[in-house]
Amino acid sequence: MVTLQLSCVGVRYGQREILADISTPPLHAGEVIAVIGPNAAGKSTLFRRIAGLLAGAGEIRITGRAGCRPCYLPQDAATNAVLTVYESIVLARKQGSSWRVGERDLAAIDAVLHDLEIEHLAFRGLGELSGGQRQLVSIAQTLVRAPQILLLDEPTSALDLHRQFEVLSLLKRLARERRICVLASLHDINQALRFADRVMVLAGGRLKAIGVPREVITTALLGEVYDITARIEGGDGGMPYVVVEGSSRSPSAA
Ligand SMILES: Nc1ncnc2c1ncn2[C@@H]1O[C@H](COP(=O)(O)OP(=O)(O)OP(=O)(O)O)[C@@H](O)[C@H]1O
Repeated sequence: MVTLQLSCVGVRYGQREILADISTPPLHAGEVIAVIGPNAAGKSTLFRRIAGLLAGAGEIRITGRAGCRPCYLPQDAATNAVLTVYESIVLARKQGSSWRVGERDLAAIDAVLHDLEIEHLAFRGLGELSGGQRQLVSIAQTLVRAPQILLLDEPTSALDLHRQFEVLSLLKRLARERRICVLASLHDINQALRFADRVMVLAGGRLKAIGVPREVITTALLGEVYDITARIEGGDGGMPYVVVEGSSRSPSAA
């Protein structure tokens, strides 16, 4: 079983320290880990560091499967407007392997189109898709590669409410069934409460907390990290959710 563990991970851009001292317990296959934190906290930088696109201090230890490399979906995935959706998913599937497309590849492509409910887009050009449709195709391109460790940078930012729910439910199911370790950065704290097994909170390039969402996401943490006053409802046996009451600096301003 694959595990990912970070020890004292840091990143600098020139003289500027962006991330420092990020250490985690082992993050396991089958888990969904939400990475939350304010704008510019360092979430994308952390993903790029884990994906091997940035160098820096510390160690990123992946154990359990030889040659396992994280599969990374950037926040603004570029699209090649010349390709159709189907072609782009074939290319993603074959990335780094032989050019021959076999039965298993075709079955995997069909399954991902079905899972994400985008079969009807298969022969549309990438350039003629809406922002949300493009995001679904980007997720398809990532999932079709059968990753063991999946790094998704704001995978639901362009999706409508229905699709957000569907995609996060799908990711949770696939994490369990295919033993994938999924890290997803999210700005919606309620999504983190609902879907994540664990949550990592980044602020100012430091790890503020990591643990079970309903233990980590507290009124005090939301005040400290986001400068908001908020209460958490529905905890007793139900699904907890955050209600924002105002800014900590001006509590009356809703
Ligand atoms: N290529 C770069 N060169 C210099 N600084 C950078 C570079 N990329 C990011 N940064 C800086 O690193 C910091 C963290 O950025 P990052 O994109 O990791 O934050 P984030 O938590 O993902 O933010 P957001 O929620 O707004 O997407 C920011 O201050 C940003 O300006």
